[in-house]
Amino acid sequence: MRALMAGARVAGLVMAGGMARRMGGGDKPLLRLGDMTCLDRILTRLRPCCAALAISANGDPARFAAHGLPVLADRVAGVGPLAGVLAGLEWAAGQGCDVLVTVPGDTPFIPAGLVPRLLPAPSFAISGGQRHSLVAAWPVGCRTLLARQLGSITPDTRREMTRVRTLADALAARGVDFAVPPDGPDPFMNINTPADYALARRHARG
Ligand SMILES: Nc1nc2c(ncn2[C@@H]2O[C@H](COP(=O)(O)OP(=O)(O)OP(=O)(O)O)[C@@H](O)[C@H]2O)c(=O)[nH]1
Repeated sequence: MRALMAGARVAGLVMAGGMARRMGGGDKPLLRLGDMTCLDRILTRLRPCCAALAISANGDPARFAAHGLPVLADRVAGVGPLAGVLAGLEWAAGQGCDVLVTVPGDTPFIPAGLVPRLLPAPSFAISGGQRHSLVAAWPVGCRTLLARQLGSITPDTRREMTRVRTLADALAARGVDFAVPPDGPDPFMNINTPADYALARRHARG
């Protein structure tokens, strides 16, 4: 697929459709870090670079009402985050966007320059030698390929077809390396457990 260059019309999607089992449930994006939620921190960094923003989440959308953004529910059940990416790509196409940038809602320290560095799409972020498959820029045109990937799942292929990496590899997505500041935190540190949350609160205090 042709790489989409800077100058593309970009939509941003914060991924909040998971179950947060390791945190004991609830909405990780609504966790507070100082005077802002994790979601607010992410939106503040995405907003200047995005023509449209939305949240990928299931259940009652009212819990995100204060943000005044579209809340996109999964329309394919049981396939994990790629269901959110597909809903996001379909929504972004309706917004006249060429690129969808996805960011997990539990990743509060994304860099301000994330979106331009991820262009041209398709691409994904790397830090400290680790790949962050959901910190990514997707050409909106790849929704047909993704729908086909999710529509062709069999019991034997489920594991492979539901991996975010499978889509990125099919698109020959480019890895973009981000530096980890010596005094931390990793820009893509995510909050999975109460211990991660405690650490993130310390980092947010500086
Ligand atoms: N739309 C959508 N997003 C999902 C789904 N599962 C996970 N995600 C999102 O994908 C990202 C990575 O999720 P995981 O770390 O696998 O799951 P989690 O819910 O964050 O946490 P655990 O349940 O503790 O694994 C997070 O931003 C989740 O909100 C899903 O089924 N649908």
